[in-house]
Amino acid sequence: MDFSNSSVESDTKWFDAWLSSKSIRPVDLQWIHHLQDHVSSQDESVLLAGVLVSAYLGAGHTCIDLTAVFNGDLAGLEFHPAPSVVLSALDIHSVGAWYRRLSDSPLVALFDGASSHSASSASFSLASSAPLILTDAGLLYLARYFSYEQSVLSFIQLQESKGRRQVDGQKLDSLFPSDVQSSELDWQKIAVANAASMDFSIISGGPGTGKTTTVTKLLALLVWQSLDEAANEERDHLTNEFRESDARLLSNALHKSSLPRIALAAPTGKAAARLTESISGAKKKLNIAQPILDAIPETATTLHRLLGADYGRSQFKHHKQNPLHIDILLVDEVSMVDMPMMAKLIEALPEHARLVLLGDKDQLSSVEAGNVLGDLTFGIQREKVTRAQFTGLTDSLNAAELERLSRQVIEQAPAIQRHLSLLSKSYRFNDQSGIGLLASAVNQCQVDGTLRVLRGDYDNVYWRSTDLKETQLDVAALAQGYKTYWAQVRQRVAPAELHTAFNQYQVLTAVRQGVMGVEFVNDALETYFYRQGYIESQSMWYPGKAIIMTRNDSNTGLFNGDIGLCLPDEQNVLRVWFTLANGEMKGFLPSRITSFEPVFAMTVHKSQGSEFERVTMILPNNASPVLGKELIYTGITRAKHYFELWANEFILQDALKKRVQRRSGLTKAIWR
Ligand SMILES: Nc1ncnc2c1ncn2[C@@H]1O[C@H](COP(=O)(O)OP(=O)(O)OP(=O)(O)O)[C@@H](O)[C@H]1O
Repeated sequence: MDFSNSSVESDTKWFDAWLSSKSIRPVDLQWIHHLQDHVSSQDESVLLAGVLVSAYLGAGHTCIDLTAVFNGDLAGLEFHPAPSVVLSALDIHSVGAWYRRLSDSPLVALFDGASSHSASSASFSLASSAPLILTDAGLLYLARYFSYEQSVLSFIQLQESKGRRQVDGQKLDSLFPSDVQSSELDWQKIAVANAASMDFSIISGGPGTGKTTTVTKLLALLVWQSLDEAANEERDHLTNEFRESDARLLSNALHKSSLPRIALAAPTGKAAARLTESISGAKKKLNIAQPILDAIPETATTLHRLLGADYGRSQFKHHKQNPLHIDILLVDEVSMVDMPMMAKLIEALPEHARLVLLGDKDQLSSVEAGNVLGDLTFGIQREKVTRAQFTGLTDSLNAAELERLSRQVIEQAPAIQRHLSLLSKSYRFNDQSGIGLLASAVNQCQVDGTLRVLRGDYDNVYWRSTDLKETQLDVAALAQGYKTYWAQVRQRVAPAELHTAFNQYQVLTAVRQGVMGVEFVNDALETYFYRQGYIESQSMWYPGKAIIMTRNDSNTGLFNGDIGLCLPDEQNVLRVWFTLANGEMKGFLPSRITSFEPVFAMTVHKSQGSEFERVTMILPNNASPVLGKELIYTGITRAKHYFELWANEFILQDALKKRVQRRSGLTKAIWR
């Protein structure tokens, strides 16, 4: 090969250069080499494509787009020499030529999207055993990931082809007692009306926009409708105004009827615990008959546990042949759900079941490959409804609401739009809240707006502008936020109380390495706490030690992301205490805890699904490919009452201009 036009020495293989610059991992090269040996294929352009697919998968993309790669649009990844330079040296001078070489390879199977789509089934299976799949749109996948994506797509297409279910407008009205004269639309009510009429719906919204409140009312409506149907067997008519006298009747119906079996789930233990807490909080605020409330579960579980993870096997207990025994599944924090998990979840869903997805579409994507929530909500119209959606809502909304809603109607939109609701009014942050304004400016990539809020006189936002040359971390300032926590440790409060104290404050970092990276910051904080006398012993485990699990562990039942705090139990034996997904507290002997790291500071990625009263977020003083507006937005929205940013202005500006977009074929297929 001749790299005379590239920056690499002519005797250097492109993959050596990519390996040494860490653009690819050894594993990216190994698997495709292995496959090539297997079929004795020597086409280097196929090798290159396979390496890229694997490397992009490692960075969260489910596929590569041949045209984009060929044209140098590398989605934030860097390769020297550029893939197009290598291809040129291989005598490939057009995307078409590369496509043909791939099509001819025994390692690649072709997929013709137009002839293969069908809305009759919610799952997809591959006909070929080739490890790579090339679509007619020029997207190249690892076969397994292609299969996951197609399963999700088939499910969506099936849902789009379904009709609407009846919604009881009077019951809806009593869940949302609104002022008919008001000129404002209640988008939470519209979201409930819409979701109740569909088997599949997504409700997206930023922090405090009432997602939990809304789905709790949705569940109440669905339960109430079911109970009513059952109660109708007992008497001809049940008034929609629910009275105490109806309770006896309904409780009879309860025994007779098949109440909807509802499951609540979230991707991590932490997010499940928060859902448990917020659903029970939202239920308490609902003024509705007890039998209805009783039928709404309060305990959420993790997706892994719901699907029946068996750590010895790669398959979950629940799948297409053994679906979940549920009628309604609510999944929170869906931005964290990756493509394989979504495909497996959909596969395990019984055909008749409803699926309601909740999340903030603007947050960081899942750690593993895919951006399912982002893809599904890609073209969502803020506070608009489609003509078809509007027509479907006419039974559930009153005349005044329909009149107001008719002003928001858009004529045409892809079918997926009918399944989406977007909540944008925050009930946590008002128009004057620095955190709310900052999150909104960052989310819209407004550099000036962001700086204006940061420089403004807001009592819940503070910016510590750092110098690019700064190499010292002000640990003492960072550690201030942990004073109350250490006071509680010293008082030996109950583990649940200590967890509450820990949730008061969290240091977030954008990166892992370097002075502003999570490893260094944790080390520095621990050393500082030791010197200050907060840490009383030199042993590895001490009262107050805070850790985060880095893997799911079948022995303890703990999940990646679970936070454990160390305290002696009543027998003075040191234990690590975790809040389980059902809200209970459990203490483990330290020897049982494996795969963990300290968590006085955590990365923004790990903080997804958690909220803290006060947050300090530290950005590195050098550019990093992980820095983008989604990361900064996610960090800000972890703070409920106070947010402090330690960042250099140029680094911040640069990050705000960057959108980390993950490649997949889902967006195009759904929003075509
Ligand atoms: N329509 C409303 N009117 C008044 N308060 C509301 C309304 N909707 C929600 N709230 C209140 O706003 C707060 C946040 O609501 P909720 O927890 O439902 O939002 P969320 O979007 O689920 O929040 P999070 O970002 O924490 O997941 C709660 O205290 C809730 O009672």
